Amino acid sequence: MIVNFKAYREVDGAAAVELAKKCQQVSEETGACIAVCPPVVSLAAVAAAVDIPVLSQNVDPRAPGSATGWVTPSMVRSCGAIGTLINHSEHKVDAEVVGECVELSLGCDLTTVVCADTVDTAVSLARFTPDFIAVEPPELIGGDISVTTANPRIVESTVESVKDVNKAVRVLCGAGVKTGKDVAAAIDLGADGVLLASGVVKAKDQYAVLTDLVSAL
Ligand SMILES: O=C(CO)COP(=O)(O)O
Repeated sequence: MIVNFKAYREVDGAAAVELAKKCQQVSEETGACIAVCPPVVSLAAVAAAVDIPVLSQNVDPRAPGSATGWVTPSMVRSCGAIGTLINHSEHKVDAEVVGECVELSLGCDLTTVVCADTVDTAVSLARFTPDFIAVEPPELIGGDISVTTANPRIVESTVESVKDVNKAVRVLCGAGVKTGKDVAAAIDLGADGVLLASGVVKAKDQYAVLTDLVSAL
C-alpha cells in the first residue's frame, strides 16, 4: 500500500514526518507493507525518520548538473528515497518522458511506479518495464467511491492487459480507496496493492484509518 501525501496542507512541514511515523507504526504492528510518498521538499526528513519505503511523488528527466529546479532521480535516491511515482494524473508527462524517467530512475536504483488513467495508457506504458503500473481513473480521485466499486472492470482489465504485455510489471489501483473492504476488493480483482491519498491524509484519526485499510490483507 502506497500512501501518497500529495500537497495537502495536512502534511505541510513536520506533519509529513508525523504521518510517515504513523504509517511505520501500523506497518510494524500488522506486517503490512506500507510505503509513503511525501512532498519532495520533505523527502529527506521523512526518509531519515522512518525505515519503511519512501517514494518521491515525481522525478524529472534530468541527470545531475545544470538543471535548476528539476528533481533528478539521483537527488531523490541520495535523499534516502527508494522509489518514485511517475506520471501521476496530477503531474502528467508525455509517454516519451515517462520512458526517460523510468530509465534514469532504474539507473539510480529507484523503484518506479508509473501511473495511468486508462487501460490503454497502462498497456502502452508497460513497455517501459516500470516495477509497477498504478491505474487510477481521474474522475474518481479524491472521491468517496472506490475504483473497486465504481469501476472494478478497469482494475481487472489493467491487470490482465498489462500481464499480457509485460509479466514483469506489477499492478496497483487507486482512486477513492478508503477502507479495508476496498483494499480487499482490489486484491480480489488481481491488483498487487493500492495507491491512495485523501482517505488517510485527510482523516481525523489517521492511525485508525491506516489500521482498517490493512486489516483485510
Ligand atoms: O491519486 C491518488 C493516489 O495517488 C488517489 O487519491 P485518493 O485516494 O484521494 O482518491
